[in-house]
Amino acid sequence: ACSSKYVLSQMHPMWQGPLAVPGGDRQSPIDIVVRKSVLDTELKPLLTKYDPQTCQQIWNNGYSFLVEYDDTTDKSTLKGGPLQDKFRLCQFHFHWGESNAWGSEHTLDRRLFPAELHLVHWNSDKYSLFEEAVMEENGLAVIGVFLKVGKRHEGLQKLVDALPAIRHKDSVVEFTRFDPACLLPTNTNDYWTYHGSLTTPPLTESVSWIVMKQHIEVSHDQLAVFRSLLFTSAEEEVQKSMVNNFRVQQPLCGRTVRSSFS
Ligand SMILES: NS(=O)(=O)c1ccc(C(=O)NCc2ccc(F)cc2F)cc1
Repeated sequence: ACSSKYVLSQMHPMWQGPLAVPGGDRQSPIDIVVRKSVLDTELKPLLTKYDPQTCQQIWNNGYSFLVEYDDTTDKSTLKGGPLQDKFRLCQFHFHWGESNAWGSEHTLDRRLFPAELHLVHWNSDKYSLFEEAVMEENGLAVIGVFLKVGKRHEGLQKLVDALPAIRHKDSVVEFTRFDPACLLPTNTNDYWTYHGSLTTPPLTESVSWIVMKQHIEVSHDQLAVFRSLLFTSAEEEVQKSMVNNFRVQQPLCGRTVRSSFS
């Protein structure tokens, strides 16, 4: 699929049919084959500086639910890691399955996790808007964090409690003073990084992926509330549960996945 000019993304309930993506030799998500990742001693620790005051709203976009941040200033940023520039946090969202057996987009040696968190940042040293950065090779940086089912995540509960208010597609509610750092694992020094793409349309190949080695734990009940969301809007007759909102894995096409640890 790497050689062909177009990569057909899979027929997915979310997108109702194949979608040709120009180029397509650095698509995401991928399986990370741990023993094939290459230690890069130049990789630095991640430096996140998130201001909870920049948190604005939470909404259901019909694919996932997003918590959006004010990205008109450099108040919430990501630096370091594999990155040369400063990146502004614009939103975070999740991908999950209909059961705890699957749901993550990336996998570690084919191991599936029940869900995956994506913290989305854009390069504010080089661009002035997300919409601009999303089209550029070095435009975005997304931190991926695996979720496992276990003890209740206290920090996540405020978000879980807001979900019933955004059950339907296109519903939005005010959501403030949420610190996304509470969703990061305690160890943010150990990660894998590779060049990839957005995992939903427009699938642009503009993402420096940073996938954390350490997962976070959430409770079974917290994850069940994710599954109570709907793909469909309030007007539609048939209500469809928002589950399995992940993309199938894409060919590595000779890319190297680097690790910050050995
Ligand atoms: N799952 S992921 O982390 O890879 C991902 C992150 C962000 C987006 C996104 O912002 N899409 C909407 C969107 C909005 C405007 C625009 F110009 C481009 C664009 F993709 C899609 C997927």
